[in-house]
Amino acid sequence: MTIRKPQYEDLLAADQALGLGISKADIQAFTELLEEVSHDYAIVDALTPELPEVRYPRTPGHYPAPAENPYNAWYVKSEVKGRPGGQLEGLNLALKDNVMLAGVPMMAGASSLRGYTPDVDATLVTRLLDQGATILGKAQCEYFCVSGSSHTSAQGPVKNPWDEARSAGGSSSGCSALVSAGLVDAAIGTDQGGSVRIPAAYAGFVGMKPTHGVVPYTGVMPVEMTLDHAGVMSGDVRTNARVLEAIVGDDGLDPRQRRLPDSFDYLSQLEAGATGLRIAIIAEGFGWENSEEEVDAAVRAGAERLRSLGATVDQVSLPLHRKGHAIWTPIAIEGTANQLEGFNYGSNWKGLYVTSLMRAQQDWRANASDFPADVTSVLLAAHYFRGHYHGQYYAKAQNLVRRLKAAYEAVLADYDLLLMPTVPLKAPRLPDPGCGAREWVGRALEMNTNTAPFNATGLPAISVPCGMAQGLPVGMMLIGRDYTEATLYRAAAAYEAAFDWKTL
Ligand SMILES: NC(=O)c1ccccc1
Repeated sequence: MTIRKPQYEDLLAADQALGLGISKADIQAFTELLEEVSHDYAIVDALTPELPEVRYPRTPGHYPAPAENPYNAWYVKSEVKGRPGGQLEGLNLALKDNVMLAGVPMMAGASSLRGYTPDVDATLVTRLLDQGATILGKAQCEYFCVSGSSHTSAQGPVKNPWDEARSAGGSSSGCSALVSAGLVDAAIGTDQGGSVRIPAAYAGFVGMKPTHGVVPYTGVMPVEMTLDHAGVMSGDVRTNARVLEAIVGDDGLDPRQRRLPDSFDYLSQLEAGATGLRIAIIAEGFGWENSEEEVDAAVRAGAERLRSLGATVDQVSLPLHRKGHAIWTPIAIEGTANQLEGFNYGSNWKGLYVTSLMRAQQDWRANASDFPADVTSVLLAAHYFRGHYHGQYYAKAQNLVRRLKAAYEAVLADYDLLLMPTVPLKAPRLPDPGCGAREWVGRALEMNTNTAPFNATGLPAISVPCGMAQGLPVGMMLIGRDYTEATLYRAAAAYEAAFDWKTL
């Protein structure tokens, strides 16, 4: 870029727009005064960008033809091999298409980003490659990550391998189909309201949303900083724990990371069994208006099986859980709009700003007429509520998150884990493209009442397949105190080792 200095006419227009009431003589004075500011901008413009180094060779890859793209799961395929001899050697991974892999296209499901190629690797990508993983490509993502289903990508719907007429869940939708079908060993998803755990429940695999900040979000396209989490999706618990262990820890760039533990060990407790674990079934996680009886029953049966393995299992009432999704809503709505209107990254924090993404997105409004109805609905809501209440509901909700987190932590003072259905329903049918806004938005947002509170509070949560209902998988969610991922994995591994959930 080169800086174009503001001229007299530019400042006249700015004066009009801002209503500053500047005299003509002063406009001329400001035109001269701003020469110095422009000079500083020009210096910044000429400096080499300060971006992390990209290691490990890769090619742009290719867009797979339908015949080599089962479930419409991939956006682009490009094999990137990591360092030989690491902890993840031999594992084939997919990245959700909002995780930056330099030199390989990324569109986050959005037509406004078609043709963009990032110039950095996310920190987590570098860590995966440092540990010897092979990255096979970028997997479809719901449009701007706004939906929990799999019908909103501008690249078309992603199909559930259990029944191709059904949703694979989202917004990590391509990762869901790839992991569910065993086409990759694991995938990196992101979760702002349930987007790692919902797919895990709809498509029958393990989905871990770790504690907020424990995985650096650096180099991942943000939605809302306080809700953004990167997580791991995999067919089995051990693979999940291995991959998470490789990507956690401070990278010195992500303000989401605070007071992290000094070290992480997710593997040594994997075979410790369930004996002695104290588990609280949260009554309010069941019996939502859209809860399916067989889903609630399968999850209660799962809790009973954990009891049979030696865990203490009690039912506990936590009334504020019923309001958790409502507390999440203004943060998600206004946060998503802030991200679009605030040039992806906003301001007021130190860390990595990927300016190439900002440039690619600068004309997002030109694509607003092809936004899917769920994105439109978020923008309408944000415009209305921010316009009338000037961010005060976002702010009040952020303050209420502390009360919500304290309520979960009060139960977690007496129990190691909370337990509830991940989602109230089994994978629903994908809506017709022409279904209309009501059906489209309903399918996109109907399922995250249990998952979203743990984005707002940041508590770690895992979805584990616990059984089947009418031929479809059911997910059981376990939640722990901050940084107790090892305990979540321990309980999940005990369940997985003792029961073959596909036959239950
Ligand atoms: N991005 C998300 O996690 C999400 C999940 C469900 C509904 C909306 C958003």
